[in-house]
Amino acid sequence: MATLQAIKYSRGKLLVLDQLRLPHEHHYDEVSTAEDAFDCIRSMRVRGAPAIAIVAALAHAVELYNGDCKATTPEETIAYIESRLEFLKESRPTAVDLSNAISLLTLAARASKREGLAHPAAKDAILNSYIEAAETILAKDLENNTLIGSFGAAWLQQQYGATPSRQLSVLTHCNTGSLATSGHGTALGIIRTLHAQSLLRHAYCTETRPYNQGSRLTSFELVFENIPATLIADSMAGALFAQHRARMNIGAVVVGADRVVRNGDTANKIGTYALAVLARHHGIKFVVAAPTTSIDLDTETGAGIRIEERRAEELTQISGAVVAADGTVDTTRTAKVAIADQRIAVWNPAFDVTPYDLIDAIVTERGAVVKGPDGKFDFSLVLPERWRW
Ligand SMILES: CSC[C@@H](O)[C@@H](O)C(=O)COP(=O)(O)O
Repeated sequence: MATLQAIKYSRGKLLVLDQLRLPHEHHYDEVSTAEDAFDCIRSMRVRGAPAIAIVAALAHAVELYNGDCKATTPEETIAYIESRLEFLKESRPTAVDLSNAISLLTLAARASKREGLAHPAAKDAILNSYIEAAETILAKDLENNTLIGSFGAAWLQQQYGATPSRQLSVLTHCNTGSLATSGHGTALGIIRTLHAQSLLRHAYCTETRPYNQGSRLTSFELVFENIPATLIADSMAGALFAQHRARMNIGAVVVGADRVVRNGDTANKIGTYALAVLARHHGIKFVVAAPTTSIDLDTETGAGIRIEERRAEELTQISGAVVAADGTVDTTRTAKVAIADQRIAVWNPAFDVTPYDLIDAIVTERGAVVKGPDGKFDFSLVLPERWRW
C-alpha cells in the first residue's frame, strides 16, 4: 500500500521504507542494529538530512533495548554508546543533523550517569535515557516541520500579498517531504501548508539528477497529496522562469538544507546553487527551509563543509520499473540500464554550497531568519550565541 511514512517505530522495532524502490514498490526493511542503519543510510534506502539522523538514533535505541550492550559499569555503557554513534556518524558526512543528534544523545546518556547507583540499575538509567532522547528526536522533528511549514507559508504570503484569488507558484528541488523527515517535510512542508491555505497555485519539482529524488520521490508525494504540480528536468528551470514566471506567478524557489553554517552558506542537493543564481537573475525569492538541527554554528563558511562524492554509476546507469511495449508500467519488474559509455570519467558531488548572499530567508521551526541591514544572517534570533547540542 502506498504510504508517505518513511520511518515506522515502536520501542524495540524500527522499520524503514526502502526509498530506492519508490515509487513503484513499497517495502519496509527492519533496521535492528547500527550496522543495518549504516548500510541503509550509505546505500540511500533512507535519505534526507533529518531522516538520516532519526534512523541512526533509533537503530541504536533498538539495539540497546534488545540487550546488545554488555557493559557492566556506567563508564563502559557510555563508552559503548559513543563508539556506536561514532561509527554511524561516518555513514554520510555532509548533513549535520546526524552529528547534532549524536551530540544530543551523548549528552543525554552522560547526564543520566548517577553516582552511587549499583549495576544493573546504573546501566539501565543510561540506556533508558538514551532511548527516550532518541524517541524525542523523532517526535520533535514532526513538530518542527509543521512549524517550518507555517512560518515559511506566512513569510511568502507576506512577501507577495498572496491570497486565494492571487495564488503563488513555487519550485522545489530534491526531496524534502515526508520521506526525508518523520513527516510533513521542510521545504515540501511549506508547499503543503501553502496548498492547505489555498495560497498555492502550482508546485514545480525538478527531476534532481543524478539520483532523481525529485522525479522518484517528490513527484510521488505531490501526486499522493493531490497538490497541483509539474515535473521538470533540472536544465529546464531557466526556461520555466523566463517563460512562465509572470503567467504562473512564480514567487519562490524553496529548498531544504543539509548544513547551514554560521554565515548562512547552505549545503544542499547538487543543483541548488544553480537554482539560486537563476532565481536571483529572475527576481524570484530563494528560501531555505531548515530545522535548527540542520544548523552548524561551528563552521564559519561554506568552504568548511565536507561534500560527499558518490559512485560514477549513479550518473552512468539508471534503474526503474520496466515499461511494456503498450506503455504500461510493470511495477513487479525493475531493470538497471546503462545510459553513458561506462569508461567515461565522472565527477559526482552529492551536494553544492549556495552562498548566503543568494538566499533571502532561512526558515526554521522558530521563525524565518532574514539578513540584517549589514547583509548578514543572524541566527541568535533562533539560536542563542552559545547554543550547543
Ligand atoms: C529535508 S531534507 C533536506 C536535504 O537533506 C535534501 O534537500 C537533500 O539534499 C537530500 O539529499 P539526499 O542525498 O537525498 O540525502
